[in-house]
Amino acid sequence: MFVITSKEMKELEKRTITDFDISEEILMERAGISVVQAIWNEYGEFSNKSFVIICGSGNNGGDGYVVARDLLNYTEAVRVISVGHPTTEVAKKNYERYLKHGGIVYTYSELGLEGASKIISEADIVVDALFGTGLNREINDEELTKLIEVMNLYSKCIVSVDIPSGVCADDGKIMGCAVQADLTVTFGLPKVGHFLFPGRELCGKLKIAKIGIPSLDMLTCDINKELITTEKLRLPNRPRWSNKGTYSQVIIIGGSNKYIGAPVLSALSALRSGASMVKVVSVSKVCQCAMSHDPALICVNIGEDFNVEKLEDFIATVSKDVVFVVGPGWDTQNSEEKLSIIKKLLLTSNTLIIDADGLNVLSQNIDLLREKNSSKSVILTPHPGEFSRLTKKSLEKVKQNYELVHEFSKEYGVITVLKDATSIVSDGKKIYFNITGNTSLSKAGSGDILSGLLAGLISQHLEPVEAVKTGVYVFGLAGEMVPVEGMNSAFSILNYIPEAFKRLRESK
Ligand SMILES: NC(=O)C1=CN([C@@H]2O[C@H](COP(=O)(O)OP(=O)(O)OC[C@H]3O[C@@H](n4cnc5c(N)ncnc54)[C@H](O)[C@@H]3O)[C@@H](O)[C@H]2O)[C@@H](O)CC1
Ligand SMILES: [K+]
Repeated sequence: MFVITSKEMKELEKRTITDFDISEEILMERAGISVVQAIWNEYGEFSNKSFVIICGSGNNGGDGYVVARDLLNYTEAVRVISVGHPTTEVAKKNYERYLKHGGIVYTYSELGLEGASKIISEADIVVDALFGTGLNREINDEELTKLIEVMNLYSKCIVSVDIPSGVCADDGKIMGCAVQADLTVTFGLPKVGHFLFPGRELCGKLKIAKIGIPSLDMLTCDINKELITTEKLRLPNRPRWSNKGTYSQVIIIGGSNKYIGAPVLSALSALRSGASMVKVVSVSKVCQCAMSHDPALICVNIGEDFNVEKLEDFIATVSKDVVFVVGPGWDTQNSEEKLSIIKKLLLTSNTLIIDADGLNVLSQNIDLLREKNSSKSVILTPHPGEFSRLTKKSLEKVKQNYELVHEFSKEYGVITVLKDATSIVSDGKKIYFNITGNTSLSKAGSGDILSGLLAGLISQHLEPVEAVKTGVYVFGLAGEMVPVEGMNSAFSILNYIPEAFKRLRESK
């Protein structure tokens, strides 16, 4: 599903009006009616319910007046609190139509905070039509801030029109203060702010209503952002006649005497996502740990301690179709030598996933990425801390920064997975958001599982970007399957990976 910014929404609206002769009024009418329908579907019939609609002065408020007028068809218990007189033609028209239908409007300036609080606390459902995608600056007006506080404190239930007021549609950030909705009904396509935190949390349940905007193909609009949903995800093809040689090997280079388990988690995860042969190349202790967990793993022991020559010798023997993961549990000691290993791996034609300490080592010389063959696929899987080191930008600047993920991927010719509660993937062309998963994945070791999972999918010949999309989605699903959220070790997520793949297959 495509995801858009407020500017893109305006463009779609403009083209709908000019190229398809669908007026702004029709769009607003359909937007308002779709909110009423969504409320009905979610909370049941209206005869015994009371409503208050908080309308701002723009078109979000205009939608609110349509909602109010339509609700009058079902119940008399409808009130509007207007925060500023409507300023656009179409909002004015709907304000007047609502009055003509006998609608009651209180102005916030006359009511004051106390009066507004009373009306809000008495209503069963508060409809938030203060600001939508037109919010273009911080809310710093004291009276407005207080009103939003009162809505959050005293409402029994809040339904936001388009987006919770105060949330920036382009990045999910709070512009001063914001409404916490129970339900948000947005129009046409979801906005980025619906999927990035805190906006994602403030939306409550999200519904996307069609309001008559033609498809992107018809509008000839190129949108480069998508939400990862099941329909388009690819799964590996495993023909009945296949044998272990049909698929590529996965080789995990990582682990150290300090971090023994991480590469083992990666390796076990690769097996569970379908890899046929998984090798762990590491120090003795890591090999022992790997063997004790699964004798089907193949271990290449490079000795008691990190040994760059042995590792180089091994890499020189590897065939072309192997998938490498480098970094889980590697530690950053001997970083110069480790950087030389990454360089060697970059110069091979093999697909390469760089994770964890592989990323920390790489951040010392990110320009190494430019030396790789342009047709070679390299996948980086940083969490925000690692991405901050890679980009030399502060944590605050890189977190959820989908544009940066896009630019970085384009500049270095890599696929980047910025892991977070909403993960962001880019291949330098498109940007994908993944919203599966929960706090069961916020655990040491879970990143290692993801890198192994991605390698397992690539070993079954999925295109790297497809493998990454499927991988992050399935990984999230596996996290959601933990019986009690958060009360698990990353190790236990391994058990849910096959079941998560099954669920994905069945949902398609
Ligand atoms: N784009 C579309 O295709 C459609 C848009 N519709 C509605 O139109 C909305 C967008 O309408 P608008 O562009 O008029 O914008 P909004 O109604 O979201 O807000 C704009 C108004 O708020 C003021 N404002 C912005 N930031 C403020 C701040 N921090 N403090 C105080 N005032 C502030 C602006 O000066 C302006 O008066 C959408 O969210 C949606 O609800 C719908 O009618 C359906 C179609
Ligand atoms: K709103």
